[in-house]
Amino acid sequence: MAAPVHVMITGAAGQIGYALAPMVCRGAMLGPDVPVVLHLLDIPPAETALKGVAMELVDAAYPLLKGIVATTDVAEACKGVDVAVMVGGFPRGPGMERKEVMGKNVAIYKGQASALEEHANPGCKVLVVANPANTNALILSNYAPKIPKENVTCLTRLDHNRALGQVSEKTGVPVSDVKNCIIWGNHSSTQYPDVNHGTAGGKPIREAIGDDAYLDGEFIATVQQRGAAIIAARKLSSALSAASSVCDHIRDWVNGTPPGTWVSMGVVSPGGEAAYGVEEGLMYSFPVTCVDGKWSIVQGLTIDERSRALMDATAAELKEEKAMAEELIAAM
Ligand SMILES: NC(=O)C1=CN([C@@H]2O[C@H](COP(=O)(O)OP(=O)(O)OC[C@H]3O[C@@H](n4cnc5c(N)ncnc54)[C@H](O)[C@@H]3O)[C@@H](O)[C@H]2O)C=CC1
Ligand SMILES: O=C([O-])CC(=O)C(=O)O
Repeated sequence: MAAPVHVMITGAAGQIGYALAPMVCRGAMLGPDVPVVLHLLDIPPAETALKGVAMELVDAAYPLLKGIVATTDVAEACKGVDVAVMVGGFPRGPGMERKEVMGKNVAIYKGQASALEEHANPGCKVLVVANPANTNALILSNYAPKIPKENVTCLTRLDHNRALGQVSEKTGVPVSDVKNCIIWGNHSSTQYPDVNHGTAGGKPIREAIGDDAYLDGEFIATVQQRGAAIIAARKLSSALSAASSVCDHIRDWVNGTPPGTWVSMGVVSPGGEAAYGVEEGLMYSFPVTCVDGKWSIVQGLTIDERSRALMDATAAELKEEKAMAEELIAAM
């Protein structure tokens, strides 16, 4: 058996942490034969709950789990980490926009950036989940300049999977045969879920559904508002689906996307034509394929005028969030 991969989960005593840790130990993130050591970080008020999670992981006797570091010390948690899943932070409640938790969470990500830079393994892959996910990832990347920009990403795979799920429900095609939807932009209500290049059961999605008014209206709103709908229904934000999408994101990034398939990832925009005109340096969700642990933006997609306007609107919100985060940090 290969050497274990060290996977850090921050906010490990929280809802997503509790759903995610067992998935990682079952091989859903890195593969059924890859041993793991879990690094679980939370804050001192959650220390007892964190210990409880670690106890349960021991009790589950996972064959792939080769060790657990459960700690409230960020430097200790980051030591020797290969994959860092940054879930720690404050979730939004009913009626809030994700950027409303920005003040608290941006400060956390600035602080944890240096710990990661100093203690994680070179080549560590970072996935930011906590909201506002894109902006937290951007701040982390800016304050950890030694970590290559392309190694810091944020989660929009949940939105991507939600889009696939909605198309599957509407068409009756199993979700495994729905492909290549795209989430452009921010993990927020301005994201643009785009079906123009996707297929369901081998047919273009627009043809399979045959209802452009639905696809241009209700479909987009449903995917954009799905997080809020789950909060309204559960009184808690998505956890099972978030954890599962985290595993999908890391698995495809590390092991490669299946042939003919792309996925959505929040990545730093390289700017220019290769980034569909999205300003360089924004943490923006694009369609990507992954090979040998590296992502590349899918090239050559035709963007119609409607899509362009929606892509620009979500980029504008990201610019606004970036400015807001910088202001908050300057005032710290
Ligand atoms: N990008 C995405 O698709 C999604 C993002 N989220 C976001 O993920 C985050 C976590 O959600 P839940 O697990 O439901 O929240 P939760 O409140 O159940 O858990 C968060 C955990 O983070 C811990 N924490 C707070 N500050 C910390 C710090 N400085 N270092 C380490 N841990 C810290 C808390 O003690 C808590 O245990 C939220 O920001 C939520 O909005 C949730 C669902 C989907
Ligand atoms: O909506 C929220 O606050 C949690 C989240 O990011 C999601 O479920 O997409």
